[in-house]
Amino acid sequence: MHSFRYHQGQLFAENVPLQSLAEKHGTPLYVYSKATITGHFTRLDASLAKLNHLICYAVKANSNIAVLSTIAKLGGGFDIVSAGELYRVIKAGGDPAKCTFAGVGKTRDEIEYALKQGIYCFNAESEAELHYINQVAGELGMKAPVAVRVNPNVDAKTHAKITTGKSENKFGIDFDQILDVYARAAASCPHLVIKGLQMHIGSQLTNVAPFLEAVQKVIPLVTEVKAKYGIEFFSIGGGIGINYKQSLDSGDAAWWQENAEVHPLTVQAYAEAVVPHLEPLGLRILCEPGRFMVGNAGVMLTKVLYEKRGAAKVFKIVDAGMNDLIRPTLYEGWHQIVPLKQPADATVEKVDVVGPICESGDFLAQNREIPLVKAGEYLAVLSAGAYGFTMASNYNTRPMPAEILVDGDKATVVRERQTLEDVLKGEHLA
Ligand SMILES: Cc1ncc(COP(=O)(O)O)c(C=O)c1O
Ligand SMILES: N[C@@H](CCCC[NH3+])C(=O)O
Repeated sequence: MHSFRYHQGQLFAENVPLQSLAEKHGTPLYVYSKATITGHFTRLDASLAKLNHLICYAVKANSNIAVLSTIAKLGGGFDIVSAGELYRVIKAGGDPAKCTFAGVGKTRDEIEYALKQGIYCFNAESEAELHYINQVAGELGMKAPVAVRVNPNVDAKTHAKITTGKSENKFGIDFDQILDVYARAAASCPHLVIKGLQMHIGSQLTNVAPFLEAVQKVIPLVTEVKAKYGIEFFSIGGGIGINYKQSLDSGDAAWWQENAEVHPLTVQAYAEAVVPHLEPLGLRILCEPGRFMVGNAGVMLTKVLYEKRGAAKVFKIVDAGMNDLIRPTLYEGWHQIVPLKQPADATVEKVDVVGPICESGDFLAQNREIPLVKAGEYLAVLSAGAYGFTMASNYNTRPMPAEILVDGDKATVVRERQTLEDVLKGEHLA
């Protein structure tokens, strides 16, 4: 479900024309649709209905507190990777008791903070980390709930930089070592409560096969760990991919069902494949979707500043750079780019859409056919709701863009654009 569509020649987010937001708030600008986020959560929740389950939204995908609050109100939990993300969840009204804490390098401060806030579970990624969590909990006179992340050595068949479940990746503990790690933790870590087992094989998976392979491979392990240590949950991680090629709403919900090829991995197909294997476990099943929840729920708006017709290429120079959206240059991420005003003329031209940053890698699209747009006109970079703003930076001392949440007719600024004062805050002369 997407809530971005053309209506009477203009691109809308729900009932709000994006051109009006760009003119009023300036660009670059992130705009999110609350209805899309709600729709995605509800669909995933419904497709997992047969399981005792908890959706722990991966905060890293989009950590705006209005987005987190939307998910918290739907009953969602959160997968966090830092004290900062936990802090955001709490500010958003989320429940720490529904938070899992992932990541290979948790620090003492982070462990202490999460323990004191009463999170649901630490997902430990090494034996050394398990021992450290045990030590910190002991020093605080507390017990730490833990799960161990297994690295199942399954190829997620996604981009190398977002593959996490192969032995050569830094994540989790090798499949063959897991049982010994649980045994040693149970024997020598009195301040730990062994609560679960976790895995996550990668991001932007567009085929169900690797999910199924990983679940089938890990289930015997889960069964054994449950029998020995009485765990209560198994987290199957996140990774459900989205369709970057078809980011606009067709205007007809049934169309999405019928045109499965434009979204090869539907949440229904995902659930149909994995739920029958998970149900007999009799455990609470957690899943940690990030991109699925918010990816298609956001766009980044940008203005064309200049056009340059060079010997080799036509460049459309826009006011958003790789500091605002790094996915194209970091992962060869492909985002559909469309004008906010639908041109009457169907002519397209092959261009590079580039930003103002002093790097050759600063592009939003290369060799892309887009409609003719002139300086002063606006473009929308679609499916930018996940890993868009959260990966933005102040590189080239550029202020971070504003974020807006649209809900029906209402558009609310949920994060102000940074001023130059904001960017320099905390910096002093020697
Ligand atoms: C442990 C863990 N869980 C969940 C996610 C969310 O992934 P995605 O946004 O692909 O659903 C990630 C990121 O890949 C992750 O590392
Ligand atoms: N940042 C990545 C996804 C990484 C997932 C985090 N484990 C992206 O934009 O596709």
